Parts: sequence; structure tokens; C-alpha cells
Amino acid sequence: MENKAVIEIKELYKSFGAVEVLKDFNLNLFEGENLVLMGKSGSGKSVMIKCLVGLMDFDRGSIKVLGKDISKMKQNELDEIRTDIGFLFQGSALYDSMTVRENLEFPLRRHRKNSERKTEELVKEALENVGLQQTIDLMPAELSGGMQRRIALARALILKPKIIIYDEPTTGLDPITAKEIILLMMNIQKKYATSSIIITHDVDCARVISNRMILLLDGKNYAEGTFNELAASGDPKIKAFFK
Ligand SMILES: Nc1ncnc2c1ncn2[C@@H]1O[C@H](COP(=O)(O)OP(=O)(O)OP(=O)(O)O)[C@@H](O)[C@H]1O
Repeated sequence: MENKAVIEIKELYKSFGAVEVLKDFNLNLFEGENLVLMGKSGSGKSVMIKCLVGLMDFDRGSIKVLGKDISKMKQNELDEIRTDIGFLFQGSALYDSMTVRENLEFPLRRHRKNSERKTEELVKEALENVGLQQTIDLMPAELSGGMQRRIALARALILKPKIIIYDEPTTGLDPITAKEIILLMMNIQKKYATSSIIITHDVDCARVISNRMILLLDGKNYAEGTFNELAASGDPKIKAFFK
């Protein structure tokens, strides 16, 4: 892909005491692509994401988001760049005590971007995108796991982010619901031309959604390539990711 990079991570190092979590980790996310990041539990995926959005300091290396250096940003610049990045967290992480509408309004209010009317419009558009307009006044507990995940996806998209980070988007869902979520992610990507990092252990999900993959192992980007390239590898360490 010849597009420009919207995220550039170069030679990133991060240790906790004697534990070196990231050691020369590199990642480029190009405009419009779906990049799948795979790594074992504890390999440092969450640490990398926290460094990326300025929630955690790193020891060495550089991170640029939309062309700007994260480590040189002031708080207000960090706040602004975070509105350009949407998150779908592990599980759904909806607020249990809020209705669907209130869950969706939350990011809009926090960033004070919109008038009341605009807020209403954006909530409705977000629900339409995931086909759940009828749930607007329900509580999360009244929805199935798959519906909760779709609402969480709608919330991740409501600020129209340029970049979306999906953390285990299909974990805990049955295969059919997982497929529905993947299709929805792909449709929404197309509609809004977002660029995405998808963290997943789900080989089926990676096969369907990835334009490119990075395998995180021993703190590094151990291997990179398309799903087919990596899945055909003879390297036992790479093969282990596809079991
Ligand atoms: N704040 C912290 N203080 C000390 N160690 C930490 C801290 N945050 C993460 N770690 C360590 O860094 C390593 C990587 O953790 P991380 O949460 O990034 O893994 P992960 O790849 O996201 O795992 P999972 O797939 O289970 O979510 C782990 O060994 C963890 O114990």
C-alpha cells in the first residue's frame, strides 16, 4: 500500500523494572488499511496502545499520530488527537447505569463538540450504522452480548475518528455474531474511510478483515505481511499464531 502513514511507531522501547516489554517495536498504519496486530497474552499490546495515545511514557523511540510527535504534545494537543482515535475495548465496556442514548452521548459531551440538536442527530446516525435504532432507550443489560458490542462500536465511531483501535472485537461472541461484527466493522470502515488497528487472537477475524498483519513477539514486530503470506510461513514461531 502506497498510502501515507497515519501512525508511525519507530524503535519503541518500554520496560517495567527488569522486565523489557517492548524492545525495538515498529509499526506503520497506512491510511485506509485494516492492520491486524497479533501477540500472545502479556506480549505488550496494551502497553503499546497506552504509549500510542500518550497515557504511558516510553523509554526510547518515537511515535507519530497523524504526522505529530506524541511525546512533544501538550495536554490540550493530546486531548485533541484522542478525538481522532476511536476505541472498541475488550468486552463492550458500556456504562451499565446509562441508557444506550446516554452511552452514545457520553463522548460527545466530554468533547463538547456539539449542540443538543447535533447530538441527537449523531446518536441516531450512529445507531443506524449498527442497525439498532430501536434500542435507544434501553439499558445495556437488556441487550444481548452481540448487540452490546454493536452499541460499543457505534460509540467508538460517534466522534467520526480517523483511526479506530479494536481490542479483541470478537472475543466472547459466538461465531455467527462474531461474523456479523466483522462485517459491520468492514462496512463502517468503507463508509467513513477510517484506518484501523485490530488486536485479535481470532484467526478467522484476521483472515477476513486484515489487509496486513504484524506479529508481536519478544517485544518486536517479529513478522509482517498479508494473512496468506504469514499463514504459509514455515517458521514455527509464526505458525504458532495460526493454530
Ligand atoms: N503499569 C504496569 N506496571 C508494571 N508492569 C506492567 C504495567 N502494565 C503492563 N505491565 C506488564 O507488561 C507486560 C505486557 O502487558 P500488556 O497488558 O501490554 O499485555 P497484552 O499483550 O495487552 O496482553 P492481553 O492480550 O492479555 O491483554 C505484562 O508483563 C504486564 O505485566
